[in-house]
Amino acid sequence: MALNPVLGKLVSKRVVLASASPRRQEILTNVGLRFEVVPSWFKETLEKSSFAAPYEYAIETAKQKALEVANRMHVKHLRTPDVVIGADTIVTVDEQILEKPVDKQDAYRMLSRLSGKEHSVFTGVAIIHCSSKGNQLETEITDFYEETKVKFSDLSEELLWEYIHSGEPMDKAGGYGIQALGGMLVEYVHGDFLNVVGFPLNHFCKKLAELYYPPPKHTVQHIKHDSIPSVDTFENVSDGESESSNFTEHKGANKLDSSGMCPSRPVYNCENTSSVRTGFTVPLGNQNGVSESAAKLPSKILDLMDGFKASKALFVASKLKMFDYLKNKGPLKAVDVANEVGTSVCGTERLLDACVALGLLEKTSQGYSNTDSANIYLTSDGEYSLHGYIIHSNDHLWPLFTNLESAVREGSRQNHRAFGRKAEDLFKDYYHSQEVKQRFMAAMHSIAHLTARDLATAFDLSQFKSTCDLGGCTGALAHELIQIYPNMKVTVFDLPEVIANISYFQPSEQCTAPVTFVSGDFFKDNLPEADLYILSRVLHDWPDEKIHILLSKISAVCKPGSALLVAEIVLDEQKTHPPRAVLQSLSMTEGKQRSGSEYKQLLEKYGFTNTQFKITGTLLDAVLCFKKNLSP
Ligand SMILES: Cc1cn([C@@H]2O[C@H](COP(=O)(O)OP(=O)(O)OP(=O)(O)O)[C@@H](O)[C@H]2O)c(=O)[nH]c1=O
Repeated sequence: MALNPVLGKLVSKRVVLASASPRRQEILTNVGLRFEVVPSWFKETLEKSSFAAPYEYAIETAKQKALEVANRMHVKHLRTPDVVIGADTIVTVDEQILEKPVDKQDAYRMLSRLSGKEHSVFTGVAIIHCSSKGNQLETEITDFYEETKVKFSDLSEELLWEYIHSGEPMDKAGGYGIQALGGMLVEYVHGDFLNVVGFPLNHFCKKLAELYYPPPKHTVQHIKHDSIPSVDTFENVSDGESESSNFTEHKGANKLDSSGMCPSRPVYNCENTSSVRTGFTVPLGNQNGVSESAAKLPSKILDLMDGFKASKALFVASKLKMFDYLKNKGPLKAVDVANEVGTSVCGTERLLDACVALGLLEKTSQGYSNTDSANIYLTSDGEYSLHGYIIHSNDHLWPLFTNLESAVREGSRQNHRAFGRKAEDLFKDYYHSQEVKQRFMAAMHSIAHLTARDLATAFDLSQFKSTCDLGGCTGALAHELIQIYPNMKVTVFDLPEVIANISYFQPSEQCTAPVTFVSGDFFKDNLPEADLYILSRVLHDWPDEKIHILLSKISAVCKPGSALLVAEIVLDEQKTHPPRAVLQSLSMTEGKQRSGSEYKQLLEKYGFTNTQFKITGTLLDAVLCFKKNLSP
């Protein structure tokens, strides 16, 4: 596969994405790139009128974002990243540059401008190779941009406001997200779709191919541009390819001043540079002196072979709360961490180094410190802490998966082997042990909090005045719904043991109407009245008989026109993707993962029609269906 050699060049490098955009992170993660995320602090305030063309503005902003991060990391950690990637997406219409709306009125202004017209989306990208000479940061900058044309249908006022109230426009250039609800506004797209979403992946890979596989000069044939058929793939990375017409590049060593800004703006060359097409083969050995055969290693298989070691290193560092100590007291030397945690110095040092290798920590002469991602996701009080789920994975899933071979041989859950007790007995622990209960709740809360926004905005739910989240646990999704739909009344219905323990998980600032918590058993008790019921991560856990009881009850209380929102990972029709869901099945619970058509069929059986899917590609997908009107 030709992609591997291109991205494989980055495997051994410390790559940093200087962007807070979750879309960019996802696009790059999806192709297997390993990187750290360090959002840029560069304020997008360059004077637009000083740029001859909008793409120059996007490129310059992308570059300043990346340079700011490169400089900050260099100064702060005395450990310089190898490659920093920055990007900036803008929308242009009627010679105006639109960035992210500042408020709903601004979003309205932007979207009404785009209504019924074609506009351009430009993403400027900067790839900065960094090195440290003495104490100075040296950079080599490659930048380019991509343009995609998008046409919107005529948007009615009502549609426009409905869309704005969905909350989707606010963090997106031009006030829309083509990958989600905003896709409904679009009549056509000419060009790279991912460029609109925030990152021109195809052009990026071509650029890497150019950088890492430059054609040897003696084999390059210079051919006049208009005689070359356009090359749309980077299949043969050894091919020097035609420059795309919108490529501008500025390469050269730049020294940064203390503000992290480049002393002078580059000269942009907007003309097509000479295009080359060659027939040479990949030379052995490259600039880094690494043999080309390394690129041919089955890196995916090697990663899988080592995957369990990486998981366990993460689990143990989390269990020992190393990320918490480092957040509060870092940078710390291994000996200090060992003293804090009560572990051996040599073992601690090895674990900390492993975490650095995995990109979870940073190591400088002052000691170890958390990456930004570790602060957000791995500390127990991080904004989107996954600590609870990691501990659950270590304490509960790991022992189960250790017995996978027996599970496959016997086709059954392995609780007796893993924990010395049957699943039913373990479930009883849940009622009796405060620790087990809280660990499980923390795990559920981690995932619910992380996915809440995507779920709450997967569909426009503003038509529903009252919502009941069945098995909604700590109320993480409920709180997000109230934020996005301030007029919605939200009730969480869960077992009394759960409701008794929710206080720890409530947000500190309650700026909107409170969520109502009602205790009960959704298999036995009456369900609260609502226009919208939610079942998030419930159905995959239960056997068909239990699902029958639950869906029959929901169907009975749902009035025609009311709806049910199911949040699960939806399998493809072959039931082999996404891997996360397929792997989850291996824990052999009595429930199962389902494909889209299986969910549709199941829901129809209980009177729910008009089923709509939102495949988010993230942790949870959303399925919305409506209770059928009674026949006249
Ligand atoms: C048109 C469009 C844009 N976006 C998002 O708009 C943000 C642009 O803003 P930015 O300033 O380039 O990036 P940012 O989000 O502020 O992040 P950062 O790189 O840290 O400045 C990026 O998120 C993009 O995905 C979508 O998700 N979908 C779309 O259809």
